[in-house]
Amino acid sequence: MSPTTASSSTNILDFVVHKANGLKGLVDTGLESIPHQYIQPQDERLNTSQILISQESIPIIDVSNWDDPQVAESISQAASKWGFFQIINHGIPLEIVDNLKDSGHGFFSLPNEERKKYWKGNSSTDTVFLATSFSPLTEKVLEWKDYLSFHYIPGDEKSPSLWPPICKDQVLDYMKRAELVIKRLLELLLKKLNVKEIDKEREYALMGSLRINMNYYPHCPNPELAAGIGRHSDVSSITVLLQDDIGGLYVRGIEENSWIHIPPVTGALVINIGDVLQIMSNDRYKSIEHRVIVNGSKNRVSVPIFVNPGPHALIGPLPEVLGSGEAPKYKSVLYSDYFTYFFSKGHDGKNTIDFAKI
Ligand SMILES: O=C(O)CCC(=O)C(=O)O
Ligand SMILES: [Fe+2]
Repeated sequence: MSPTTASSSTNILDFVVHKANGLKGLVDTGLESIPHQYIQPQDERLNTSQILISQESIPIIDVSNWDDPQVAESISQAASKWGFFQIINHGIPLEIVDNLKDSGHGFFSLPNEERKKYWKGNSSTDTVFLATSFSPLTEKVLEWKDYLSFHYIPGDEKSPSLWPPICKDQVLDYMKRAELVIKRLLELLLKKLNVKEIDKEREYALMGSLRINMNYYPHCPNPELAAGIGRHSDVSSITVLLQDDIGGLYVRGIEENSWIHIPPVTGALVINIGDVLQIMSNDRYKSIEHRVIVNGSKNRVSVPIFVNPGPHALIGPLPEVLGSGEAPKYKSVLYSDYFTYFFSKGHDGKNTIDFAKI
């Protein structure tokens, strides 16, 4: 398709979504300006000159000794104050992390026809699909992002044989290591909530379903008008994010209307608390809004692991937290209902967590 036909307004959705070229395919046609479907309303743009950028920064925590009580203390403090922190010396070798990022760039550099095989609906397995934006057929403004999403099932060797060969081993190598980090983090966070042990039922409610996405934010001709991801909180228990060295992730700060940049730190993982842990902790831990801006000249890759409850888990404030007679702020909800609600409403500024509020 020629650049002019791809850019004509009625054809954008058709070219990007129905023809499965993705935003990457659109950008590759040589866009000179952003199509109107991607232009955010003024009040949803992060204008760095209007918005106060906080001087305070999100903690970077060295976890080389997970058993050090100071590590648990720093993590639970950061989870309560910011909802976000970075960890370094987490034990996942830099080579595995770098290979994963490279394989993300590799996948999105494949010819359109190769990538299309994995488009949602075309993919030969439910455990991997390629998609764009958040909910492209229903949302008012599209997000400047494609993503390749994997459902990682520990021990399942069959599904990955149908994953894109260019990144399959890299995802598996990373996930095997990341699982240990996830368990450590959850153990520490839960211990500080007086939960002594994570038994099978709790494990299912905290990490019964693991999803790893490769987000791809192509360079954008008018980055100030677009959003890579609009402001949202994650519906996970925790999210473990690997980002490259480009930057663009902003987190809501404590002062009104302040947004704090999460600077890329080589080898670090960005951890954030999702809605599920905010609910379980009865608001001790915070699931904080965040957003992604895009770059005028560089293609950014980020790789979040959404550590989600299993679909049948009932999510509510933990008895250990309410032990001292504290009133619950949330009712118990079925995780699959929570998740469905999140996707039905889109990134529209409403908080998903209100769905469970008493
Ligand atoms: O790309 C990033 O830095 C953040 C991604 C994110 O917030 C998400 O995928 O939910
Ligand atoms: Fe997020």
